[in-house]
Amino acid sequence: MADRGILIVLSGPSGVGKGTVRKAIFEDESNDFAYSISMTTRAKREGEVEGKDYFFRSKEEFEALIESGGLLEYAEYVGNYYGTPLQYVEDTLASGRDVFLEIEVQGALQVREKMPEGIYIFLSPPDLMELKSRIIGRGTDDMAVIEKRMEMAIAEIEMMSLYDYAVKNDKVEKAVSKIKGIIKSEHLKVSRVLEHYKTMIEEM
Ligand SMILES: Nc1ncnc2c1ncn2[C@@H]1O[C@H](COP(=O)(O)OP(=O)(O)OP(=O)(O)O)[C@@H](O)[C@H]1O
Ligand SMILES: Nc1nc2c(ncn2[C@@H]2O[C@H](COP(=O)(O)O)[C@@H](O)[C@H]2O)c(=O)[nH]1
Repeated sequence: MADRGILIVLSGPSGVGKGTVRKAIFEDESNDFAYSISMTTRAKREGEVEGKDYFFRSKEEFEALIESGGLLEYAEYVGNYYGTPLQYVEDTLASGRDVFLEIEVQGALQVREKMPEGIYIFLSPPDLMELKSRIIGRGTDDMAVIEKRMEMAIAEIEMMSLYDYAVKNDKVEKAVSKIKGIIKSEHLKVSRVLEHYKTMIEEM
């Protein structure tokens, strides 16, 4: 049997750059981890592709999946549902491949309860003014929503202690290289390497 893969969860406040950093990580094809495509009820944006960016579903379909236990976690975020399909994560980890989730904070904390052996990385802003200017610069929110996101960001930063690692996203390339380093060193942790031998011994 293959060793189980490691679950990697990248999370942090809105606008900190989670999506930007995740895309940069996956541009490097030498990474062998799998990206878990989320499900959402939000409308598809221009250029987004079903099954690549998200699985776009109706509210009814999403709620049916919640009921049937088909999601590892889910959250309501700015009026829409977002969630992680459970089966893909389970199957991929069981096949020995690492799985990468990029999700907001409520969802990350749900996953931590269910899979504490994962790696939980909090992407943090250089400072709060820079976070605000990134959200403003993105041009997707009005001022009331921006203020709400900043309030949430402060509450989320206070939850950072529930994560294993904090990576400051000052420069994208620096954040990407720190995250890759974390994943590499997690693979070398004695507790994880021991699991490998325990499995082997059990199979003897
Ligand atoms: N290191 C960085 N330096 C400067 N700008 C950045 C950096 N990282 C991301 N940005 C910019 O900040 C804005 C927000 O980034 P992004 O959409 O990736 O954040 P997010 O955390 O995924 O947000 P949300 O959770 O709301 O989807 C974008 O305009 C992006 O180009
Ligand atoms: N809890 C979850 N959050 C998720 C998931 N997939 C994405 N997200 C987060 O939602 C927001 C908004 O995303 P956007 O694509 O509409 O900009 C962002 O913070 C994502 O990280 C998920 O499966 N579960």
